[in-house]
Amino acid sequence: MYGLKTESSFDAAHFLTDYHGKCENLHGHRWRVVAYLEQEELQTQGTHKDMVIDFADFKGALRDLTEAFDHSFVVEEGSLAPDTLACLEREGFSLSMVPFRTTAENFARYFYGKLADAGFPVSQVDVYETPNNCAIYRG
Ligand SMILES: Nc1nc2c(c(=O)[nH]1)N=C([C@H](O)[C@H](O)COP(=O)(O)OP(=O)(O)OP(=O)(O)O)CN2
Ligand SMILES: [Zn+2]
Repeated sequence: MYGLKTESSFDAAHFLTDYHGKCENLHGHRWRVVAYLEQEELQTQGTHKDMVIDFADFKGALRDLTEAFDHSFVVEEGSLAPDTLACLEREGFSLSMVPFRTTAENFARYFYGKLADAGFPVSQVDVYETPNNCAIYRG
C-alpha cells in the first residue's frame, strides 16, 4: 500500500450553535487540514509513472477547497436570522454557508467527501482546530 499526505490551512471565523461555553461566541481559528491518500498500486505509465497521484494535483485540490473558506465567516445554515445575514452581507463580509455545525469533525468529513468526489483515493482527513486538538475522519 502506498500513501500520500498533504496539508493546507485556512483562517476563518465561526461559532458553535447550541454550545454552552465560550465557543458559542464568534471567534476565529487557523484550521489546519491534513489529507491522506492510499492506493495499492502506483501508476504504470506516462508522466505519472510510479506515482500515486501527482503531488501538484493533490495539493492544488486541497488548497482550492480550503481557500474557499479563507478569511470568511463560516456559518451553519439556519443558525443566524435572515436579517442578521443580510446586515453582514451589506457590510461586505465574506460568508461561507455550510449545511453542518462547524465542528472540526464535520470539517474533516466535508473535506474527505470533496476529495473523494473529485476522484482522489482519500483514506483520512485530519482537521486541527488548535495545534493540540485534531479531529479525524476515515472512510
Ligand atoms: N470535539 C470538538 N470539540 C470542540 C470543538 C470541535 O470542533 N470538536 N470546537 C470547539 C470550539 O470551536 C472552540 O473554539 C475550541 O475551543 P478550545 O478547545 O477551548 O480552543 P482554544 O483555542 O480556546 O484553546 P485553549 O486551550 O483554551 O487556549 C470546542 N470543542
Ligand atoms: Zn472554535
